[in-house]
Amino acid sequence: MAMLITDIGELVTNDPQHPDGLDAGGTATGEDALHAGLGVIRDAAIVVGSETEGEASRIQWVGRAADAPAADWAVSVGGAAVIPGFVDSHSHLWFGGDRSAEFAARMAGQAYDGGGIATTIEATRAARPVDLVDLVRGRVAEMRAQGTTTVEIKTGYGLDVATEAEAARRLREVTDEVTFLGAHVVPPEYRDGEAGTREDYVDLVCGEMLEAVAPHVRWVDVFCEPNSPYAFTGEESRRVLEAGKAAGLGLRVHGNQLGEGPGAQLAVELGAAAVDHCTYLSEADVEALAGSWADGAAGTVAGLLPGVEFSTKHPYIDARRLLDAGARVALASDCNPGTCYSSSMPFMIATAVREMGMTPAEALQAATLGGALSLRREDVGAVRVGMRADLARIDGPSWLHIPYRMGVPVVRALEV
Ligand SMILES: N=CN[C@@H](CCC(=O)O)C(=O)O
Ligand SMILES: [Zn+2]
Repeated sequence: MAMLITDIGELVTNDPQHPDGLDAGGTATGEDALHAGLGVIRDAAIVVGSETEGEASRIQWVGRAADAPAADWAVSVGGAAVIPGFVDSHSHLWFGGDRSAEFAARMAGQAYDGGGIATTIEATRAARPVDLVDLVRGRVAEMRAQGTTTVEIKTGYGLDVATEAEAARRLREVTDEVTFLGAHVVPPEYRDGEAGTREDYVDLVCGEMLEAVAPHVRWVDVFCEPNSPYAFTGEESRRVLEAGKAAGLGLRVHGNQLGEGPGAQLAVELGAAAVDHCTYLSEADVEALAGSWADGAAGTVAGLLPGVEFSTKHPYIDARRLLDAGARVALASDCNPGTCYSSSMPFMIATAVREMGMTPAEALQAATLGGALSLRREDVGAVRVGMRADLARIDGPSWLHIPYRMGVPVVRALEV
């Protein structure tokens, strides 16, 4: 069965085969600079449908409404703008407890060093898995209500074999993009020596814990941050990533969050799909990230997380520096109870435009196609025939209303 979605005032396709800003007659409107690279079609329509009952809906046709083929049903969006749904490539939704007081302390000047993660580990270990599933589903629904249609979710607040495996198994029921983050921090019992040394913990992560989670996860991640006593050194991170790679997992890295460090270059060296945070990058880091895409290679995306900078009072990243060097960037929420308890991709876009030197078009693309690139997905992040019909609708005539109407809930996933 096929459905026609029509009366789309402005459709962002992220598909370079559509010259930007075509009007209903197929003439370019000359707004290329504003919409650069977004493949905008005006007065557009999309046909979506699935061959088999229960399968994800796919895009069957994209073009100007006047040329649309017949379909079984038609729905009008009344002139609204439509975009590919946001692809949020970094989140930590599996957690219990509350750290709002820690946020308030930071706003009063306290520094973030990762120590508060222990509070969430305790609360998560104490929670019933069934309650955590409800919390995760609620958070995913909150994301969807703001236009996010694909989300990566990490484990990382259990940090013992049983709770990490439980988290991985349950998260797999919620998303295809589950990441094992056993190397989030060294848990308290391995810091005070009660259960062993930090080396023993790295052994556990690379051995029994990895084996228990591997059937349920696509990615392995590590908080590579020598500037925090709780996180992992470059050498410890390398061990975790190499073990994950040997188990068949794709690699992701938390790196360069609190200061310069080895994370970004390690990610590039090991062929990670993404290094996220990138708040403090040296020239050599920027060069390595840009160079990872040379000669058509599948490189390492720099995942930028402006909500973290907001919530930890670190400086905003100069995304222009990365883009001008030829690096590929994604914008993600990093929704988590410590450094950014916001699931709002529109907030990330507005902040990137205001504070990080990105044009609105670059920010929108980083939140859609950039996220897809970070997750190495070719079926989301754009509106093209054969891709998933993951769309979001703007309550307004243009996608520009996302940063223009900052803080106003103008975007939501389009139910098709
Ligand atoms: N930096 C490491 N992990 C999370 C924060 C976790 C927390 O503070 O609970 C992040 O991406 O910022
Ligand atoms: Zn994170």
